[in-house]
Amino acid sequence: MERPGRLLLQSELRVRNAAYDVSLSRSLLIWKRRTSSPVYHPFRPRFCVPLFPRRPDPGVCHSVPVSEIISVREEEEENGSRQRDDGSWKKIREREGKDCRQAFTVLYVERCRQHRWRCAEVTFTCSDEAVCQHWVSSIREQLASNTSRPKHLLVYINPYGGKRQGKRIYEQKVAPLFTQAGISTSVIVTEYANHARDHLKMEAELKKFDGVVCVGGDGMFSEIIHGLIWRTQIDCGVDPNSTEEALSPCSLRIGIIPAGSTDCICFASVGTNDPVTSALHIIVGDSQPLDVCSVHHNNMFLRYSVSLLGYGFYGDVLSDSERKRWMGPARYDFSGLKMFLTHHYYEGTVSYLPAKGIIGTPRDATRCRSGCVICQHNGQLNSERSEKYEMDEASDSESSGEWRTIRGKFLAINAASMSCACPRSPKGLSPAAHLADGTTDLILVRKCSRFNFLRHLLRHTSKDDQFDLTFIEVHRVRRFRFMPRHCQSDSDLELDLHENSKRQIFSQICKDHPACGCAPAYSSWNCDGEILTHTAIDVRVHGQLIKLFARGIEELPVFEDLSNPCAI
Ligand SMILES: Nc1ncnc2c1ncn2[C@@H]1O[C@H](COP(=O)(O)OP(=O)(O)OP(=O)(O)O)[C@@H](O)[C@H]1O
Repeated sequence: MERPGRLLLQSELRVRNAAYDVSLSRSLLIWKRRTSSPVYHPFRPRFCVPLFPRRPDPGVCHSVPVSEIISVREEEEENGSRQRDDGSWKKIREREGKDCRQAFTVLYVERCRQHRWRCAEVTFTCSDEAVCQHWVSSIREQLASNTSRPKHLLVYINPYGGKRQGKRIYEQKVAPLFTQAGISTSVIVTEYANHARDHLKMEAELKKFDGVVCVGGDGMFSEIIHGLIWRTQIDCGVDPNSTEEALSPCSLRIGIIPAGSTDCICFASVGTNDPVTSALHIIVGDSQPLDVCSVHHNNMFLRYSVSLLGYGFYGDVLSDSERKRWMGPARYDFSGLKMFLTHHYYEGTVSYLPAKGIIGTPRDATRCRSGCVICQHNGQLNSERSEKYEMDEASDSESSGEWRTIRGKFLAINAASMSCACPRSPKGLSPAAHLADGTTDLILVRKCSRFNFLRHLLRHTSKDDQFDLTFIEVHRVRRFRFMPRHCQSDSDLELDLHENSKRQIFSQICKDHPACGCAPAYSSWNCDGEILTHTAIDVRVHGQLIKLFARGIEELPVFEDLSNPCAI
């Protein structure tokens, strides 16, 4: 709970003709109705006993953290009718013979349902011009002293993302808020795929900006991070292709204005896909670090991933749905059902480097939320629990040094660097995964019956633990490699021959002929919604490589008013 701290200003002002004691400290703006200004409640029964006596009447006392004030605007109030000055400073002159009063409006963040934020406003009036101006300048001073707020932003809009509403969403919902908050912008409407990535890599004058804004879906966000990470490495003299070098973290934060058909990264970091909420998180200067996985094949860089890397089921669903783009968003349901019925499994070897000395496991009941302690420490907290988890690690894995190896037949191999929650799957693929703990959750779904796979899939939407099934393994890892069976060396293949020699030979020959009943030899990787061109990959997690204008999903308070200092 925020404490008011030392008072900077205190005055008696009026809000809608009622007198309020208004105070400003470095952390809070509080307005509290004077007891001598009662509000008439015609329908409140006299014998009504409040259930929660400490809960204040929301009409009596309000408080707003200074960090959540969007802007302050000077108004002119003339006999009750107000005129706006469109956010710009305008000297208010006394008018002869008229009852002129001074007024100013504070715009601030108001929380609505389901993690949505709205821009609310309150207008204070007073008869003294000097007092009014003192209030306006004091609030502006406090806002200006907040160095985490962006002043200049570079905005990329994908006009073709989602329902092709990116430009309209930005112009109607976001740009007016940026103007009110005094943020200047350089806007680029992309003209072709990878326009934003290449502009960031080569042309953008990044020193002029405090952040980059992406208006689009997950594909557009992926373009932005590829451009920004690449550029940062080049500027810092790091080889972005290296599999071993530590990458330099990007200093510019990225804001996501959701305008795509899939906006999972926005949902996972803010809790909702709402352009206004995202714009307000940018304005107040929120910062949420995010882990990034680099994906290499034979020491060659392929892509970065921040959410899901999926081989088998999720790779097949994406490949199939790409061929059915004409179906619109329904293609994901269609391909999902088709791939579930097809029930392909794939053989290969997974090796991984378990995350050691961390607190938290993929099967925790706690969730990564705003101010997550685990992420604040980059996952580096030792505890008895994490040691116990390390001892419980999979029994049938071979370990060589730090690396562990698992060979088998898998319906799906998923690496979730965040929960991957979305409106369709509110728990996500790995509900306890963290945004910024330097790890990814490696989920192995071994070959099982269709019925069992369905049980696993259904658990993504139910309360049950989706990993509490015998054919599922989950490991929190810092790095992993996958080698499909058809790419394994001769000696590796010989080792496996005694298991299923005949069937394997047929699967090589018949991979395009499902009628023969054998599974295809390989699937493809779904990397944050893009198909990777290679199946044998080496994945490394880079802890907190980028930062978003977000704060993680906020925990909803049980009684919101208790967070109000006026209640105590
Ligand atoms: N001007 C443009 N013309 C064509 N493609 C573009 C343009 N700008 C960006 N793109 C590409 O469009 C792809 C999809 O964009 P975005 O993620 O914003 O929308 P989406 O509807 O969520 O996409 P998807 O359906 O693929 O998830 C991105 O991969 C991006 O590279």
